[in-house]
Amino acid sequence: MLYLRRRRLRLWNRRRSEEDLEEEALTHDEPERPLKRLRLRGQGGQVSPSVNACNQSLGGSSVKRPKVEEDELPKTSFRQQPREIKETPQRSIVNKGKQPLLPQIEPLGKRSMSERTASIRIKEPMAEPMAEPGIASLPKPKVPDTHVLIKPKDEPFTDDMFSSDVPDYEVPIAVIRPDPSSKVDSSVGNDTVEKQDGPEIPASMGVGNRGDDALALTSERETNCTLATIPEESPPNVEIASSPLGEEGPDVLERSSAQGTLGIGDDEETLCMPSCTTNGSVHVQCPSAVDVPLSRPMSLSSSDLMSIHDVNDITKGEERDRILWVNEINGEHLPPFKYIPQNLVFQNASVNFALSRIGDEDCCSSCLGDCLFLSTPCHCANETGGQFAYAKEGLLREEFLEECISITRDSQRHQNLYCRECPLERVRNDVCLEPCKGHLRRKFIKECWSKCGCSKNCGNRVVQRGITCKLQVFCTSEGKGWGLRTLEDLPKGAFVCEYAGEILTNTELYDRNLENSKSGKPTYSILLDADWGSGDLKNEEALCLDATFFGNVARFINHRCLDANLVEIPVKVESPDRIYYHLAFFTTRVVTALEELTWDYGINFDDHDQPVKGFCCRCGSKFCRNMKRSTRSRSASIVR
Ligand SMILES: C[S@@+](CC[C@H](N)C(=O)[O-])C[C@H]1O[C@@H](n2cnc3c(N)ncnc32)[C@H](O)[C@@H]1O
Repeated sequence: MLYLRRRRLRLWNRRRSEEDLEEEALTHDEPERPLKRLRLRGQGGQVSPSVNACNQSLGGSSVKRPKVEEDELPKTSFRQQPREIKETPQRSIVNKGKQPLLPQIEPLGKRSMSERTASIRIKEPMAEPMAEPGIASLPKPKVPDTHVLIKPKDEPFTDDMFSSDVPDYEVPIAVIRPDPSSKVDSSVGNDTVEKQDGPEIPASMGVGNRGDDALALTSERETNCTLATIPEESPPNVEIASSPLGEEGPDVLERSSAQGTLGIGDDEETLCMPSCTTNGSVHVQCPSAVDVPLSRPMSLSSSDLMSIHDVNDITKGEERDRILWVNEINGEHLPPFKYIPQNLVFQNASVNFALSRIGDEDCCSSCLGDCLFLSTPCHCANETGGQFAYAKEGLLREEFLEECISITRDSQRHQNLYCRECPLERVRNDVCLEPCKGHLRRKFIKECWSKCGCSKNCGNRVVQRGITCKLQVFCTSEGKGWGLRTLEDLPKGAFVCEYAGEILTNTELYDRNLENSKSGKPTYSILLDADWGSGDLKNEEALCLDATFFGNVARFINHRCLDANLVEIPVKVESPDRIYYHLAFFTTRVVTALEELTWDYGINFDDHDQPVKGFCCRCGSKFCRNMKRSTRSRSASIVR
């Protein structure tokens, strides 16, 4: 009995140890290897502890899992992968993440002026290989640990992940080319932190309307990413810069996001924040999306705020006051151009600024202080019939202003100058010249300048002091594209800005426009033809300004037929002749805050014989020439 019992016990023990061994073999060997392998292969560049989850969630749609990997993996490993993911508790993923994913932001304050022309781009940890020099970021804000977003960098990345067993064409997720068949997936898993019920991002917003770089970057991301919403405490984007009224600060941040304010002055840079959710999908957050619930202002120092504002300043610090841009209409960003506060010579234009060219009769070397206080106006007033164009406080004299307005609005009654060989015709056809259509004889202003004895604060120096009123570039609601408006009430006769751009010869502009005319883009060029008919001009003396690539805020001023609130006046500053001059804009009446600023381009909408296509006028004026089709020819007109 005892023997039998012992034998049974021995047999039972043997069976047990055999089973134990089997069990041990199963638990130790089986699942480990395939999962490790997956991590290496399917890294996609950044998957953190949730790497497996990332693979899973993306696997079906867009993740670029190399085929070779699937073939190599034992079948069991693939079967077990989902089980492993399901069993991974969310909390453990969060804890493993160590730090929430956040943009790293550095202040711009210490950058030089030229560096500041670069915009803020939130540094995306995953996108670091794409970082460009000169691109600054904001300081890294604190975010509570409760965030489920995971900073992908915390996954132990090692060089070998990107080498040996990963083929060369395998790149981090941030630079994987989009898979056309992939779909943005925002509904994966229940444990995700993403907001599922937010409004959809219209096609006109976000991705589709950014600068090319940003677009490329974002589409690349979307290959493997879904859109997510930044949790409450996440940092705001640069929309904090201002409200449409140009207000500033955290209050504005709250309001602007609550109102769904779209792009505000973040240049063509797009701020997208990639992240991993608990289900492992990698997300990109784009700031123009209306589903960003920015409820708490980030605490930034005043210098940080200043830096952010600088980014939104289209002048990049070139003007005394910043000029911000806003878009309350759609998600489009301001098209890129280089801001210049003063004209620049492009190539062949003959512009001679030599002081020696300014004779005694062109300046007031013996003046002191403010010329406007002289009992007898100095030489500089000769240009305007012995009276200064400016009254006190820098406003135009009423009489002079009215004359200028009249010349512009009632050009038929005013003298036209006719060239013997009009540069406009000459450039089109050397042999068979059409007669000159005429150029309006305009009133010039002559400002005191460097050779004058008066002070820099002389009242006869207005345009040369630059912009002094608060302006804003905005997206018009009438379909005119971008426009310029004032943020403060302006009195009648106030100087607003001059039209700055590249100084080109008429020939250079003609060639440029021939190329650009096919693009259907807005036109930004004007003729400096106020004196073209008074003598024979050489080719290099027939000058134009083109603000297409280099320009100032005036390039955003839209056209209005006849009753525009700005009038353009030629102003001589450095040069005594009328070949080169500044074209300055003054208000024709009181303009109230938020009114769009407009000027009459002098377009003849019936003249189709022009190098650059005209546009369908949406000025809304009851005098609109485009609607009435009345013919009108005027000089100093914007080149069409
Ligand atoms: C000097 S730009 C003005 C700024 C321009 N809106 C923009 O978005 O950059 C001139 C161009 O603006 C547009 N534009 C200006 N005034 C307009 C108007 N009254 N109606 C329609 N389009 C206008 C035309 O495309 C024109 O070629």
